[in-house]
Amino acid sequence: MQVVTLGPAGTYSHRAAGSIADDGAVSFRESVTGIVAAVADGEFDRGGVPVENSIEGSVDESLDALADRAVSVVQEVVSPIRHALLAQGPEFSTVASHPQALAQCREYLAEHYPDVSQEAVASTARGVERAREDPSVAAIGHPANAGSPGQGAGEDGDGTLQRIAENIQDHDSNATRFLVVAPESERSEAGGKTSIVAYPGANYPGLLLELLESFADRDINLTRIESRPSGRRLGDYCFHVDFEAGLYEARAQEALAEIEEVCADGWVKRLGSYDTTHVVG
Ligand SMILES: O=C(O)C(=O)C[C@]1(C(=O)O)C=C[C@@H](O)C=C1
Repeated sequence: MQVVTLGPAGTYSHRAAGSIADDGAVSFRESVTGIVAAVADGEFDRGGVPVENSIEGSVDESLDALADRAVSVVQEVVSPIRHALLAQGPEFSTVASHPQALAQCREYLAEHYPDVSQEAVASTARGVERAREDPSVAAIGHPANAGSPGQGAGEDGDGTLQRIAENIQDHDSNATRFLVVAPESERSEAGGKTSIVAYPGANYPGLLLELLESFADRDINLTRIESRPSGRRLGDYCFHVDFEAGLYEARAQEALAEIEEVCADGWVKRLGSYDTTHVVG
């Protein structure tokens, strides 16, 4: 199984994707759009993308890529995220990391490093590279990145970067949800959860209520609903909905038939049904 995720080596996505790769071998792209596109284009069997964090919320780029490309979702991976502050020494003037990681440590940085500037980079591991290259830069990332270059997701390191502080996320329960993306042809109806994207292509009072009632009337629990701009015009939205039922279930099929009627002027994309795994580490 060829798996692609957010790189370089040592990202949280790498750790999550490693759990689905047969031999732990994972390839990298520098954007989640690039990962979803690589799976849609048949370059890889599976892609791992972050979609949601318990502190910072949605990874919008992932949601948009899932709506736009011909892919399915075949698994979700939930992982605790425990950030470390990594640097060559205790003195630095910049902290570099993925915007999600910087945001998840917002209170810690404001309290301990109010005068240090923040630099958003493509991934936590890219921030670690910056810190290895430049002693004035610290990184926020997984503590195992204190190892030597290329050892990112492996064992604890050789002291190239010091762990200046650990567990610096603003809430102990910090966790990120990753989705495992597959070619559209591998979409499954089996699983305890389902993700869809609904684009009504219309706008009238009670439209969203109609969508939600399709689930409520059948006792289907929603775990998430997120609106994203369609990109067509201001005020025009797609709805990303996750719910606790498999597409194989009659109640899910009935709800979706009703939603397809509500979205007759738009479209409904069934990303697929899947189960959840938890990856610690
Ligand atoms: O930069 C990384 O290490 C990633 O895997 C990306 C990402 C994200 O986009 O949310 C994944 C988990 C953490 O929430 C922080 C960053």
